[in-house]
Amino acid sequence: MSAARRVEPSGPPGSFAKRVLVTGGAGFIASHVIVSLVEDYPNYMIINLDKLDYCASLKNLEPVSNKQNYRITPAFDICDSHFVKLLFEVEKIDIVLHFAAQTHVDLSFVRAFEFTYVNVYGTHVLVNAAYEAGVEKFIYVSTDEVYGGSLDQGFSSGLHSSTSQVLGLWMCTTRARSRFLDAEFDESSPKQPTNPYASSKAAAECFVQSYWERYKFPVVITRSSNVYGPHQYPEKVIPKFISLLQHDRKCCIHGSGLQRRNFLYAADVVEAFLTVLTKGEPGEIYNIGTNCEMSVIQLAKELIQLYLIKETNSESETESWVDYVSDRPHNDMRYPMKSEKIHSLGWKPKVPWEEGIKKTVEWYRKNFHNWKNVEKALEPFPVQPPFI
Ligand SMILES: Cc1cn([C@H]2C[C@H](O)[C@@H](COP(=O)(O)OP(=O)(O)O[C@H]3O[C@H](CO)[C@@H](O)[C@H](O)[C@H]3O)O2)c(=O)[nH]c1=O
Repeated sequence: MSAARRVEPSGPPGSFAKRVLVTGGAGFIASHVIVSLVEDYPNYMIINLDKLDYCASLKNLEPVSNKQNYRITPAFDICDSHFVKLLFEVEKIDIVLHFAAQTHVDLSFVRAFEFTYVNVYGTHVLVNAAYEAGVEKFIYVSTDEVYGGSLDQGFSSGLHSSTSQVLGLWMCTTRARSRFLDAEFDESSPKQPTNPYASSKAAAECFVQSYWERYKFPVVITRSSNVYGPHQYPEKVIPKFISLLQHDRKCCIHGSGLQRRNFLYAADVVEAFLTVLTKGEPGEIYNIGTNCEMSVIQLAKELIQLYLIKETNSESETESWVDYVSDRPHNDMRYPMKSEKIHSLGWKPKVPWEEGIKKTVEWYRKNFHNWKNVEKALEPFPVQPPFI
């Protein structure tokens, strides 16, 4: 075995109450979770496994990089089954938080097989190694996108009236009816993913869930709304629009801009993961949602008018900062979700949109260059690979 593949144990054995493996820890959400875990749980050893892909940044981890209870195993891949097995043997992991994934929906349309490989095969490798090592809790970070989009008023009002009538009849007789009328998805709603990214996350969920069904291996699955805040690679809509405007460029809106998303601030989702870590029940799925819902066009207008230098109330001037570009092959309208299950564990989002978006805008003013060749992320769909 080459020196690069050697795995050294972190800290003297038995000196930490728990040993937690976080995958994808140099990425957006996981880096916030790691900083919180390292600072708030000094008796836990936090081990970060990250292949340092284009959207990762070690700057996200600077606050904890020299702490005794943190270490990173960089440039290793969850798809490397030999390495993953060895890591579990050497590190004696108690808990896994599995974030590592290809996450960008736009990119999934052009690199679909890579998404299947990393998100499905990589997750299978990891959950199997965790099971064989007798890990006490395996948390799989999934997404509300597994439900597929709900079709709502915004969608039907955009259609020609005769099309709407036909659609109305169809709704009365098919399963689509529940997609229109039962507004919110709960954890038992069927999975109906519509893009390669969402399909890969849904498939990976099936593998993870099967370890609970087959062996009662204690897995927990989370499905969260769109998360925003510092550290997010600017390919996603909020940091992309902020960064475009900061560079005096227009917000590029995919299609009509009527699609709506629920936005959850990073600090809130960290609290949700800590709640699931300490109180989540084995075999359960938890939605992590928020009421903060807005259309993409509303988002663009708000960013243009309220938070950036383009202080204007004039509708036409605001419109001049928006560019309508080609849409994805499919763009889900919205993901309305019930989150009562995680509320019953004591979690609710706390950070108001106004506060979260202000902090986010400030962060990108100073940190836009945290990633290599980041300007590439600002191009409209279709994304031209490679990003790096
Ligand atoms: C990047 C970009 C996006 N959009 C639109 C497309 C969507 O309707 C909406 C949100 O796009 P995105 O920011 O890429 O996020 P979305 O497709 O909802 O997926 C995100 O949210 C999911 C949770 O819902 C996560 O699981 C995914 O990893 C994450 O990428 O904004 C634009 O109009 N212009 C853009 O440049």
